[in-house]
Amino acid sequence: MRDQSAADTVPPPARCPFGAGADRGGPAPYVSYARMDELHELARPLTDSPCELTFILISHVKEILFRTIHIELDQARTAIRQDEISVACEHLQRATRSQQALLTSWEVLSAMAPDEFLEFRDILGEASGTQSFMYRALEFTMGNKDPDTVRAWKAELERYPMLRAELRAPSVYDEAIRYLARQGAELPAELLERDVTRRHEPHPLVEQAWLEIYLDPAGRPVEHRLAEALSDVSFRFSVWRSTHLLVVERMLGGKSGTGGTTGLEWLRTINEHRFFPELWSVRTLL
Ligand code: HEM
Ligand SMILES: N[C@@H](CC(=O)c1ccccc1NC=O)C(=O)O
Repeated sequence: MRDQSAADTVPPPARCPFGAGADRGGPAPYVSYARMDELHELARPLTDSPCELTFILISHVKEILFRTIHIELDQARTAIRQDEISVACEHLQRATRSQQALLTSWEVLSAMAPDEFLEFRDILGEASGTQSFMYRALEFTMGNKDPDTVRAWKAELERYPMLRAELRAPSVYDEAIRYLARQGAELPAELLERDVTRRHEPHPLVEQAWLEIYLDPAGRPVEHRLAEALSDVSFRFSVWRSTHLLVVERMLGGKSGTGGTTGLEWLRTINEHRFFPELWSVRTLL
């Protein structure tokens, strides 16, 4: 008997995968499961500009990533509430991965020349990213419940129950602060039982609680890990905003926005906001 050669162990060639679904009499399972044909139907440019199609597609990509970030932040918040900080950090890290993908997606739009954008900008009318309810939900989850914005969204809150629920829920940061209190941080009831439909205002005792953790990272490894995982999410959010600002400057210069703002000037103000503010200010004290 001859030795078994390597050739004998090679499996037969697989069926060519490229025609999958061709003889099924319907869409391939990949297409029907995630309704890919409907997904592609959604992008319907109003002009012949190929750049408009790209603009719509990238806008869709960003919306979807807002949602995956929201899913992870929501789970992180639940885990913090249950004192499962290791699980919370895993979700925060996954949120960070989606944020990274969101950041990278700017590469596509930033490569569009201003004249190519202006070719179809008129047909956007008053449509603007400010009207994204998924982005707004994300800001609420992170704790930015700016009173002017909440007022402006009053009618839309009726339309989107998910957004309404998010406004009424404690933010990820509210849950982190309550966790710090459960770990022994001296935090007043006015903070722990505050009206969570309002924006969190920076508080010296929250800064003090983070300071104690950063001064003893080896003794407080779990809280330290949470602080850094939250810092990562906040940092990437700010990078997203500043990249958006740069793309807008490159595309529009000083033109006003379709949403009725001054454009660059307004975006610069928005850029100064920080999520989880005491995690930023505590750096000065170290
Ligand atoms: C050529 C590309 C873009 C330009 C020139 C642009 C421009 C602007 C401008 C001028 C504003 C200020 C509000 C206004 O008056 O409209 C704004 C806000 C905003 N944009 Fe964009 N944008 C672009 C792409 C995007 C994309 C792809 C997204 C993601 C889906 C996005 C999301 C937002 C959001 C969420 C806001 C509101 C920010 C906040 O409320 O803090 N933008 N954009
Ligand atoms: N505010 C932008 C337009 C804009 O961002 C936009 C308009 C319609 C659909 C999506 C948009 N942006 C993000 O998805 C502008 O002033 O040109």
